[in-house]
Amino acid sequence: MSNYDYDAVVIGGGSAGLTASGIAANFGAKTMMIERERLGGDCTWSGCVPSKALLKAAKVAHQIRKAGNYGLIDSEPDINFSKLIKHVHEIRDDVYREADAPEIYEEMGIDVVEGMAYFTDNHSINIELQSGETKVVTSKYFFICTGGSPYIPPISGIEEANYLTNESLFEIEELPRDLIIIGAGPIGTEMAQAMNRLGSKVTVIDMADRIMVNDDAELAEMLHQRLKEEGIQYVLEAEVGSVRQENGNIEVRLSQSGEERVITGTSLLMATGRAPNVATLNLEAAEVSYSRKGIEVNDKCRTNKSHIYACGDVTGGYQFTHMSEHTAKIAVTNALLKVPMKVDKDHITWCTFTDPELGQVGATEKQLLEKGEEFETYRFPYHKIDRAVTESEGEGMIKVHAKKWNGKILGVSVVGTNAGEMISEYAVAMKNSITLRNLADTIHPYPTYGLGARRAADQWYIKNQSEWQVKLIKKVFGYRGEIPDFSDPDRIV
Ligand SMILES: Cc1cc2nc3c(=O)[nH]c(=O)nc-3n(C[C@H](O)[C@H](O)[C@H](O)COP(=O)(O)OP(=O)(O)OC[C@H]3O[C@@H](n4cnc5c(N)ncnc54)[C@H](O)[C@@H]3O)c2cc1C
Ligand SMILES: NC(=O)c1ccc[n+]([C@@H]2O[C@H](COP(=O)([O-])OP(=O)(O)OC[C@H]3O[C@@H](n4cnc5c(N)ncnc54)[C@H](O)[C@@H]3O)[C@@H](O)[C@H]2O)c1
Repeated sequence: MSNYDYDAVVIGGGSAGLTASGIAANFGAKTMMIERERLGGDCTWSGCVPSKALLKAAKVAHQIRKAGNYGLIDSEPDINFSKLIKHVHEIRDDVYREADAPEIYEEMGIDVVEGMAYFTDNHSINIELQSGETKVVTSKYFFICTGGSPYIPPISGIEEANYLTNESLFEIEELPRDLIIIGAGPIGTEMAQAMNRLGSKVTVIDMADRIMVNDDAELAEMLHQRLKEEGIQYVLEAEVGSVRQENGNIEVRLSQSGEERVITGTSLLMATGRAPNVATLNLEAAEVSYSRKGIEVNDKCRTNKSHIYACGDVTGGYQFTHMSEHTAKIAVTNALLKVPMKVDKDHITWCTFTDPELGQVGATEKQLLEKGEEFETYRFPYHKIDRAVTESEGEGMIKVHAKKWNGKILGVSVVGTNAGEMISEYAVAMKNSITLRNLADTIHPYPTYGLGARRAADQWYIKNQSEWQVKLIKKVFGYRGEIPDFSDPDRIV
């Protein structure tokens, strides 16, 4: 029997903390979860949920404007922004009630505490309760799930400017007229499209030479072109020098290809990455190692202290809700069951929920080339997927990287409608060693976007077919047809 108050104490009640607590309690561990604000964390309150609700409204507005694409009449949507924000808040509340509310976790036997936790030694924490009191708690294991906050680069004048981040964007009542976004990563790109479609004039600035730098360059460029066509202005390879706010206007001074430029707007959204929430934890008292990027963990999510684990955004790395859940499962299973599970680095997935969506599973083409891996790329365009054609969503591309000889899938990138769902099929396939041959032989319902995955897999068969094989078949069976033209390596059948 342990002398500690708890078997497992989870600090932070976002995606990682909720998962870690639920699994720990399910394993029979006496568990406490501590949250300083509201259970649900970034995902529910200032991340995935509000951003996806806003993107959906923006997509509907766009479709109304472009109704002619579907045989209807184009018209201008009537947008009441403060009503829309209220709707976004209602959706957040729904998600909170259904998945995050304390009662759900208390029913599982978890002690849920509202307060700010920090270490006093490596088995003890203090919790500053809302009442002002301090509670002392000891535990055999700790799971640090404190997430991250917006990272604001040290740009001259930024601290005096009234800029927005993901923490304030979903609380504004009025649509920004001219929105400047610094950062063309997932947050900057999703929010640029949402706000532009809702009526803001949007300019996106990034120091990189392209948008969505972690995604496939060709597919990210397809998305970039689409966003430009929709009216979003991009200023790339820009070195931001200073920000100044005056009389309700924001000025961003930057240099681009040696030329000084000033971009003006009415609001500024900073989407320049994330910083780990470590400052309040007093990690020194627990002697837990961390860096600027986050708490250092091994592939079992263990810190340098064998009984202290960290999961989710606080560890840096892949900052997605599903990765927070995955790493929480790895941490708790290792700690409480001693089952040596590792983070599944070969099958990381993500999707940016722009229209079209941009998704990834496993290795990108660039990563495979850097590794010197031998592979073939099998492509299939959306305009050959009948479902996409019937829905006027024919812009898109599937790129599957696989071994030529056995069809083993190494990575998949998709840009197009429902890319996130397509990626999920590939994730199951890759995780379970399902090859392109298996996918091509699997009956997919017609007409679905998923059928595009089968047709992309068909390309593996086709690319493995050669002239001599057809000649042999013709000879053996006495067939009289023509030999297909194999001269074009990119032919799609
Ligand atoms: C705009 C936006 C859109 C996003 N969209 C997506 C998406 O579509 N899909 C996707 O997969 N991911 C998305 N993400 C990323 C996703 O939201 C995060 O990866 C995920 O929420 C991280 O979960 P977490 O539990 O690690 O951290 P968090 O959700 O940040 O939770 C950490 C919790 O710990 C609490 N805490 C911190 N310090 C203490 C302390 N000392 N004591 C007690 N409590 C403490 C915090 O209050 C917080 O509630 C998005 C992020 C943003 C910003
Ligand atoms: N759909 C999704 O899954 C989704 C959506 C939104 C956010 N997220 C998560 O949230 C995390 C944070 O997103 P993000 O977009 O803020 O971060 P990011 O790190 O992915 O992108 C930040 C961008 O800002 C640019 N930048 C940084 N400093 C700059 C400067 N001083 N001047 C000009 N440009 C600068 C970078 O070049 C980069 O392109 C992501 O890593 C992602 O994991 C996920």
